[in-house]
Amino acid sequence: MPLSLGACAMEVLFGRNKKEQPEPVRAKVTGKIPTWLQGTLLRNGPGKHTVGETRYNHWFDGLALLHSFTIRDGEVCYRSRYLRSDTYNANMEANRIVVSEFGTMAYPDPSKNLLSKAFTYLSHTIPDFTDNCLINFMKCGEDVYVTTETNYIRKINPQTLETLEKVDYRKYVGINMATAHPHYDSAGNVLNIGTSIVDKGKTKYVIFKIPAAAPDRMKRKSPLQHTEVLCSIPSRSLLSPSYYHSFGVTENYIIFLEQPFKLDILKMATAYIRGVSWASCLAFHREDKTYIHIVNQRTGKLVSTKFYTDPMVVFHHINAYEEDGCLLFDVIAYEDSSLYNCFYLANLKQGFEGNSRIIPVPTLKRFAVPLCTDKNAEVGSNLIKLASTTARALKEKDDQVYCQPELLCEGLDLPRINYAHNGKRYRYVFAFEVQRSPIPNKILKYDILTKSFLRWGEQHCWPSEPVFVPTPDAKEEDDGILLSAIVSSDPQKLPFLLILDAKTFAELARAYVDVDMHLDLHGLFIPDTDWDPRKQAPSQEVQDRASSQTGQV
Ligand SMILES: CC1=C(/C=C/C(C)=C/C=C/C(C)=C/C=O)C(C)(C)CCC1
Ligand SMILES: [Fe+2]
Repeated sequence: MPLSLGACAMEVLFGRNKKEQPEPVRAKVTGKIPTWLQGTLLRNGPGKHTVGETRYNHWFDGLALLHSFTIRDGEVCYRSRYLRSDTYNANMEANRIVVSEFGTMAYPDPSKNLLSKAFTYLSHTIPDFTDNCLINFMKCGEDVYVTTETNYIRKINPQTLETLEKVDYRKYVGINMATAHPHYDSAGNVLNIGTSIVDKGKTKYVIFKIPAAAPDRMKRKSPLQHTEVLCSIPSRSLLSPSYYHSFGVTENYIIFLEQPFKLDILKMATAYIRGVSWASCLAFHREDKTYIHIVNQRTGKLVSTKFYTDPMVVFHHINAYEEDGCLLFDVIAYEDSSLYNCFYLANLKQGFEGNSRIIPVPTLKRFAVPLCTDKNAEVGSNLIKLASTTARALKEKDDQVYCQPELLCEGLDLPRINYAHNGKRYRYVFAFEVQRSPIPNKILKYDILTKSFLRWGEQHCWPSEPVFVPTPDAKEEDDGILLSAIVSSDPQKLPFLLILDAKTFAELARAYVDVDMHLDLHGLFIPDTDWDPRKQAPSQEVQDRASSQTGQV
């Protein structure tokens, strides 16, 4: 049966396995790339959803395909490589999916009966999660890692995209999962948060810091060995910690939302035997609240006031900052967790065929939290006296404060900002426009001050999350350019790197590449000034060869 147009677009964009392009390909540039723009845009996302005869259920399950655009002297070179994770290698060797992902539970040995499967499983109280790091990147000193939401990250060579060592966070900090969205302070130290689910029933969220460089770097120690725990926040429920995808930071504080979208640990412990996915162990509890935890970065202490708001599901924090004794933070909020359902490949297919389960429309919400609460303030009074926002924080009894957000706008996700403004006052959000219809979507710039938008879009074009790169002499927040990888649902149209002026949204250049490019999730721009190519780590293969020659392990 011939595929309908919608089903064809779905296959091209989300379903079809993509071919990697490890040898650099020169792009055809139209327009003019600013000469100051020198560096590499790295992007990550799922590129392969079938292995042999087996197919993943969810788009977030796909095997990580890294791609990069190296921009030098007005020219662009493209390459892509599948992450050679242990997961990838095991799947390829078996020619089927043998490692479980978010939406797909896999069985390494299908010939085993249920009882022996149960035995195999029970011998591991906590399952060994996947190292298919398909979501984002993390810069840790000079090292670049790819990230997902389990306890594993993988080091990569950012120039060749080769896969280097597998790092288990558990060696350095007691967590079983961590976000794929770390933050960086002005010194380049990494801040992240993870969940510990095995510490004798003391389920907790752990905020940790990885220094930009190990003090004993000369001894070739990884900065990870100097990971410090900044604060541990006990989970409200020992058996169902919240799921979270990112968090917020200001200059002095960290914002963590304990939302009523929760992972059921007991369900997880029996998921393998029951033949269900990790995703089925996540549930949204609409009767619950969202708790707002504020941690002082200097002391590692939690602000004692109990802030909360209505139930919501936040994947991406945009930014946060302090203003006149208050902390303001902006998030992209959904009414429930249905976004994750939209990304089941079967649902994506339906969506493209026009029987769309309605795409949930996100809202940009600004919250304001008072950093010192007046104990004598009247119950019911608003503790926020800022002229800049209508967000309220209403005093309740027992040191509780109910936070009511200001609704800034609707219909955007995959937000990026000028990271020089992270944790500080800011005005612009660059994002992917989320429309109910018509698909495909646009890139936009939202001006929080004037509440106005600029948009870029073109027929059949699917942009990726726009990454902001400041001009070297930037004076204003939006002095810079935006980079987005554009994939077309029209197989006749080549994919390209789009370069926009971030101030005006004028198109500066495109770099077309005749390759099989995939839709991705997140990216990182590394300016050439940030690295010394001679210092890049050799590939795992080279390291293995060297250690087998010297007999070291
Ligand atoms: C494998 C695995 C997980 C993976 C989650 C993933 C891969 C989430 C991806 C989210 C994205 C891409 C969101 C975008 O907004 C969980 C649930 C942590 C539980 C433990 C096992
Ligand atoms: Fe994300």
